Amino acid sequence: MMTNIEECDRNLHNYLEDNLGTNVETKEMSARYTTDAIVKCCFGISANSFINEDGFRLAGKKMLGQSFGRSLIVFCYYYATWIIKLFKFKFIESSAVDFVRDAFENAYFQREASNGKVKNNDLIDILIDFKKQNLEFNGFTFSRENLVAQAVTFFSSGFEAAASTLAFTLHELGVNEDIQEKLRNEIKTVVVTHGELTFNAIHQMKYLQMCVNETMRKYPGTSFIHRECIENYKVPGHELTIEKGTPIIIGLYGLHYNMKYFPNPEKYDPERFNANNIHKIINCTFLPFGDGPRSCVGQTLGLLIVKKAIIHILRNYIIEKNAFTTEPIVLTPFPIIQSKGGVPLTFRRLESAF
Ligand code: HEM
Repeated sequence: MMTNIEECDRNLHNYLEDNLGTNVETKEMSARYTTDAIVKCCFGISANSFINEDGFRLAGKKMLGQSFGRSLIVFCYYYATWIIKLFKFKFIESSAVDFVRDAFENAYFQREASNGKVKNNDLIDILIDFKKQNLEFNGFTFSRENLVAQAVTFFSSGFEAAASTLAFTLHELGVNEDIQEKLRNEIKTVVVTHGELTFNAIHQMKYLQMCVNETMRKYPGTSFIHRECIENYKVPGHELTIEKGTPIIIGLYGLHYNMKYFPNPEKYDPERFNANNIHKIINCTFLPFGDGPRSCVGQTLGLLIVKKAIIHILRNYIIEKNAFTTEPIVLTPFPIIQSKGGVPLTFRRLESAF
């Protein structure tokens, strides 16, 4: 995985070198980086989104458009499915699905035809291995449609949440110089100690994890998660019984900004997650990846991608706010949490890059 992401670091580096000292729309930059990283790590394909704005980047944009019409469709999917059935609305635009389907199928069948000679340690390798072993998971079969559905789900669920975590972290580092400097120092110490940037070295960067956690608290990748009640449940201490079959919406934004759980919630404070404080966080009040059997399957990969980009940037560049940066950021919470004016920042070369 580390090698797969290294190619994406190079693309990011070239992009920043071309845009030094200018106003960089950091959310778009982050989305291109996470698109490249997920497509490489899952399908073994180089998407090159910094150069090729069509392809996977365009498919991603189409999948997660923020128009009024799109918000209405997402709303209906959760709260008024009868409208979806009546008008036959599609959750994801067909042309975007078709693009990902073709790219995935090409990569999958080429890999399968190589009879194990080509390996990329990615989702395709895993699916081919499972298919060979004739494994079955709760009735899941390895039909063409099922495989494509997995590919589309991984791509669409992954790149946007990772991109917003990355962009909002860069914003907070840009507006909090002290936190940026502290994090850069930690990265330097660990890199010097380990000699190279390995998975283990990244794991040693505790302050980095604290910063990313605080970003995911303040800007959760999704505003809510949803479940369905599977048996009648009497809420302890209340008269209320939630009946079997009731749809449940759990608002992450509401939990993460509840002063009872996170005092002074508007403040970006990574110390909430330091070794002394992290154990004080009440179970299920911090849910950046959801919880239980339906929680995020891409958690480890998502964190690795986000951390790898932050490390690369802090080793080479200084992040600065500019005339377009707004603090605090104004958020649009539905259907996904986004910054209204994007995430404008400026990057300058670090004199003593390391
Ligand atoms: C920092 C990055 C990420 C964040 C914050 C994030 C967050 C989430 C959240 C909140 C959910 C809903 C969980 C629930 O309902 O309990 C979810 C689901 C999911 N995520 Fe992620 N995610 C990230 C990265 C990724 C990546 C990189 C991938 C794949 C490459 C991915 C794949 C998925 C999939 C497939 C689901 C659906 C799971 C299911 O419905 O069973 N995620 N993610």
